[in-house]
Amino acid sequence: MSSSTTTQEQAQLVEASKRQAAYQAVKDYLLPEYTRIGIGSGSTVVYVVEAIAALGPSVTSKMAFYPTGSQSEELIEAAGLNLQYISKLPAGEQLDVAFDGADEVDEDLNLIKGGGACLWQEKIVATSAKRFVCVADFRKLSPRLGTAWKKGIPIEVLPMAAPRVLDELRRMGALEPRIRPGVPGKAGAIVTDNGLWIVDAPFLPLLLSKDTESGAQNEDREKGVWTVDALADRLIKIPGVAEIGLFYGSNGLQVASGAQKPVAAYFGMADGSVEVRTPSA
Ligand SMILES: O=C(CO)[C@H](O)[C@H](O)COP(=O)(O)O
Repeated sequence: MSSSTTTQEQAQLVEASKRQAAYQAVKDYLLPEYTRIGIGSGSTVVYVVEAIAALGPSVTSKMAFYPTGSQSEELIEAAGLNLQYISKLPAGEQLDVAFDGADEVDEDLNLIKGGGACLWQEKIVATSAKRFVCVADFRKLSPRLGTAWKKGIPIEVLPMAAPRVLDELRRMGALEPRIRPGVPGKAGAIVTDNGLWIVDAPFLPLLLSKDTESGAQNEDREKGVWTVDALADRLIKIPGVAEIGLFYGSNGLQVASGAQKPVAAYFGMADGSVEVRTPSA
């Protein structure tokens, strides 16, 4: 078998696993009585929208779909679903459910997101939902954030503050943080849907909070060794940082908490099965 065939087969396997996970997540979490649905960004969400559209207008015509950026806005419209905006969601009300992908998911369901530069709106939509459901393929599952996704934690920053943010990230032990370049053929930084830039900040694999709870003393921030929660709490306070691509914190039904972690993460596996992870008690 040639290496190009192998690469093509691997790509097909990944796409099939995303699709499997998306259809299962929609089957389990899109109840017909729901009326407000959040739609995330990325290549996996394409299959989420496909699965929703396949339910037909008898189910979907009573629903409104809230995008996390220009890509998902286009997806919703192209599928003939009703587009609505989170800015129009009345104060005190919530989405019934939101579906989104992830770049990496650890065993506590902390996420790295923002590989597609949509993290700020993604976090607003996820935390506006009673139930946030993550959909991914088998490559995204890892014991600790930073193990599989080596590109770093995406951080959305005000352009004029980017050099200061990079300085601070280096002080915190980030390994060669950098401003994400634009698409090939376009000079300069990538510009988000919010007119901001993305800094990618690689850190050593992050510790789970239970590591320190159980007495492990291996957190060493100057060397870039952090727990997820401590790093996230520190990153969001850097002046010029608008939002970070760590989704972390408490688990469970999100009704009042605005939690960032999913109530369930669906992984399409290489053998064709779907693995569902839910928060441990
Ligand atoms: O956070 C995101 C975009 O900002 C995406 O959810 C993440 O990058 C996963 O994308 P894909 O489904 O293409 O692997």
